[in-house]
Amino acid sequence: MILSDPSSAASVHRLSFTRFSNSLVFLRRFVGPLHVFSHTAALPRALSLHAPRSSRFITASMAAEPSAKVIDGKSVAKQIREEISAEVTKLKEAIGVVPGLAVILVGDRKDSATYVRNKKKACESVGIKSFEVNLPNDASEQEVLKYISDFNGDPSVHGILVQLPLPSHMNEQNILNAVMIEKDVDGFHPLNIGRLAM
Ligand SMILES: Nc1nc2c(c(=O)[nH]1)N[C@@H](CN(C=O)c1ccc(C(=O)N[C@@H](CCC(=O)O)C(=O)O)cc1)CN2
Repeated sequence: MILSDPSSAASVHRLSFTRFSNSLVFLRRFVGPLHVFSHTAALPRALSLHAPRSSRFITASMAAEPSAKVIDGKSVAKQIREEISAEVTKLKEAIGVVPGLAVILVGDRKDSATYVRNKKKACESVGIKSFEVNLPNDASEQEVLKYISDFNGDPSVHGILVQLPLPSHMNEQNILNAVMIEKDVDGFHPLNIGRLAM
């Protein structure tokens, strides 16, 4: 995601959109404690004695860890929310830009509506502006593409998210390809998927 100061072409600030979108996903996904287990006790002896240097390193570092660690997801989510909130405030103060996320929802699936509502709430809680478009199930692909094109050209929109699944008469790939790669918060554009794989 690139955020630029409209009053100064020279000052361009970058906010990692991957971090931004991952953080929103994080906020959604951390609904309870997550248990992470390491398996130090189960490691074969050969691994630490005869394995290559990299494997021995893993064995040594795991040995120093407790055998189980409980991650408090709610507290991690709170911390991420606070960090994003602070970044948003800094951005506003430094260049007067408020990050904006546009969400397009097609159809009336209850689960999708809930996810979109939660995304909006997550944005509000950290000071990100959200724009929402709700289209009926029988909307055309062209209509969706038109909204994407408008959001692509709207400087107050820095991220675009098309809630999936789309109705079966739409070509999902065409629609995901239409989102500008710089505004593709989900990272579903083939170029962004490729970047992630590199
Ligand atoms: N544009 C997008 N559409 C969809 C996405 C997406 O990431 N971007 N993902 C899903 C729907 N979704 C969010 O929109 C979503 C689905 C599931 C979860 C999740 O946290 N699942 C947990 C279980 C949580 C629970 O049981 O309450 C899990 O997998 O462990 C988060 C987000 C499809 N559409």
